[in-house]
Amino acid sequence: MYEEIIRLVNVSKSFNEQQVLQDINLSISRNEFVTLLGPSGCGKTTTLRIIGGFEISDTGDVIFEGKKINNLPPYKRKLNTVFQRYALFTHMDVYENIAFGLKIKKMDSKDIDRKVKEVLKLVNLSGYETRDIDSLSGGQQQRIAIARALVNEPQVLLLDEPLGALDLKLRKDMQLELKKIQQSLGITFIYVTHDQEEALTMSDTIVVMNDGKIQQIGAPQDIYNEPVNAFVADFIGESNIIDGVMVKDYYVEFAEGGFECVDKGFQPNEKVDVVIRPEDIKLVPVDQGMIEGVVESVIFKGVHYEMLINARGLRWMVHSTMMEPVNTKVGMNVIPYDIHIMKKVIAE
Ligand SMILES: Nc1ncnc2c1ncn2[C@@H]1O[C@H](COP(=O)(O)OP(=O)(O)OP(=O)(O)O)[C@@H](O)[C@H]1O
Repeated sequence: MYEEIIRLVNVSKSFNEQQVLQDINLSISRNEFVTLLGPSGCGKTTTLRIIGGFEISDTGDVIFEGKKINNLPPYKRKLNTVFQRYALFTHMDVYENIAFGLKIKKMDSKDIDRKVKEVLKLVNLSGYETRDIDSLSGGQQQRIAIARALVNEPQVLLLDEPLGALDLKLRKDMQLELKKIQQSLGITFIYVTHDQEEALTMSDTIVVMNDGKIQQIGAPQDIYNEPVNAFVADFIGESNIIDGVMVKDYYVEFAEGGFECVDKGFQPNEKVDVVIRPEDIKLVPVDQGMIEGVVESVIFKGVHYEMLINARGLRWMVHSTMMEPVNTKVGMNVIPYDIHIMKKVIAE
């Protein structure tokens, strides 16, 4: 059942007269895994820091369980933060690092013992209690940082690029582990990343940001399949983005041709962005294609080949399990459903 835990209402923030967040509105529910996703500098960390209380917004409100907490200091908020540079205490061993917060709260030592063991098990590091922090790998240190946050049983965990320093393989393993932990504990995760694949893998909801503004909020499938504008389409996965004109409902012109599509509701002859995913372009014999082109380059990507096709003055990216050699003439087909029409984003 949907139960809201955090809400941001019209949150804006500037640093030195540079506006970094503009009118952010966001509702986060209990047990949700929400990811703030966007390019470097778009305001993800600032949003997280405002939720955590490390930064105060210029205007707007932060609501936690129905109450305004704009000026509540971080330590009084029912949340914990895991940063990319996980500041563990290197002069303490694993046990002491995790127990630190509980000791400050003057918890009974038996309870501390039980809780430390529980979270170590959760992050798959049982038996590591007496290890020095320096003797652990980057991935293990990150798991200790997460254990240290979880031991306080926060209702919400804020994670700022927590896997950023790890290599790709470890990152993938940790993504699955984190998701498992979040599901088993049933707490709310607010996660910051600029890695779209990471966001698609882990999240219940993705908040795509650009230039201090929210572009789209939705489930991973919705964001991928139904991006609201060319920025989101391009940022989430690769896309061919082509200038087009929506002549009338269900009919668009681009790349010197007219094509049927499934979109409607634009002005007659409105200029639009036409977005076509590389995996939605089918390569066929030249005489059977809607558009004819020549293969310019081919890269093997593991599951598919990535080809650049030169056609009608444009360079098209195509993903296909079949490889066509460089300089081959090919036909390209796209079904109307895979031609996505987006309103042009007008720069302010
Ligand atoms: N304390 C600060 N003082 C001045 N400018 C700041 C401060 N914190 C952030 N900024 C600026 O605000 C903008 C947004 O920064 P923020 O860290 O929120 O972006 P981000 O999306 O998290 O980026 P990244 O992925 O690179 O961490 C940037 O231009 C940054 O330089």
